[in-house]
Amino acid sequence: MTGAASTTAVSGAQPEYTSDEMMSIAAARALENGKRCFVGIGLPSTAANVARRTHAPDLVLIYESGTLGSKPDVLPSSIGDGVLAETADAVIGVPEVFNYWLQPGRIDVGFLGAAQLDRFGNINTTVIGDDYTDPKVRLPGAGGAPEIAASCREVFVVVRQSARSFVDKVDFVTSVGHGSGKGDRERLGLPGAGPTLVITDLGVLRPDPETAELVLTQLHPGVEVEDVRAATGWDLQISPDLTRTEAPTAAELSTLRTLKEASR
Ligand SMILES: CC(=O)SCCNC(=O)CCNC(=O)[C@H](O)C(C)(C)COP(=O)(O)OP(=O)(O)OC[C@H]1O[C@@H](n2cnc3c(N)ncnc32)[C@H](O)[C@@H]1OP(=O)(O)O
Ligand SMILES: O=C(O)/C=C/CC(=O)O
Repeated sequence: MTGAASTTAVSGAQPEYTSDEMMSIAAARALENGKRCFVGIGLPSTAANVARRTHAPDLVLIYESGTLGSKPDVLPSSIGDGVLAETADAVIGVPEVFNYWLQPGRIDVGFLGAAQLDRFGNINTTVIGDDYTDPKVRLPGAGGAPEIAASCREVFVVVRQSARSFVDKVDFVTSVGHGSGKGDRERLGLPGAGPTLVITDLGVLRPDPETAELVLTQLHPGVEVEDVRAATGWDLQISPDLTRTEAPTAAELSTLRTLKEASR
């Protein structure tokens, strides 16, 4: 799949799907039933809602606006979307989300998006460019993501992979991943394990246990190692145990497409 793009159609014996759909479904599969997931808006929210409607009906979706156990039938347009409160088991105050649930380690997985990501899983969602006051692109900002990245027991990141997004050095560290390498989180006093999984439209990366540097561990169907290297701004390490992602099933695709259609 040379030059893979988010709209690339992938075909074979299974139904046709795009690389964006593969990414959302691979991200959904990573979420275990029964876990508590702090859901970021955008790609993470899509994946979390697919997970809840497929293999993980008891996945507890927590959004920053204070909704615990939301079961939206459409993809929420923001953390303030009424559907999150209307379908929640409980609605609590934002300080309670952060001070009671997040910071003491009561949330299993924080699920975040990114505009830029580096080899240690540090995330930029603030600015592109060297000058904060005069950036090339001003991004949505931090929101609660730095706290989520600090304190969830682990963090999953879902992001489209390209030389623009997978950079050697992020222009701004919005949310700390593994800092400058193994041991940095402990040094900084960050309680959670940090990014343990990065899911992209090309494959899946995990931190090396010795160095915390992201290593390619899984390739999506039709993607080759060289495609992933070309979409990475550092010398990407490849796992010796590289595996292939299973293509989306018809049921997974139908769930994803139905949700997206309902959210238009
Ligand atoms: C709990 C919480 O959710 S806290 C909220 C904190 N905020 C986040 O977590 C946001 C995370 N998501 C991001 O950062 C995403 O990259 C977003 C929102 C900036 C953009 O994502 P998408 O809407 O999927 O759009 P897309 O990736 O196509 O980018 C849209 C535009 O953003 C800009 N942009 C995004 N990433 C980059 C980048 N790495 N470099 C330069 N420009 C960029 C570009 O202008 C781009 O338009 P273009 O492709 O025509 O150049
Ligand atoms: O402010 C935040 O932390 C998150 C904002 C995302 C949203 O508005 O949906």
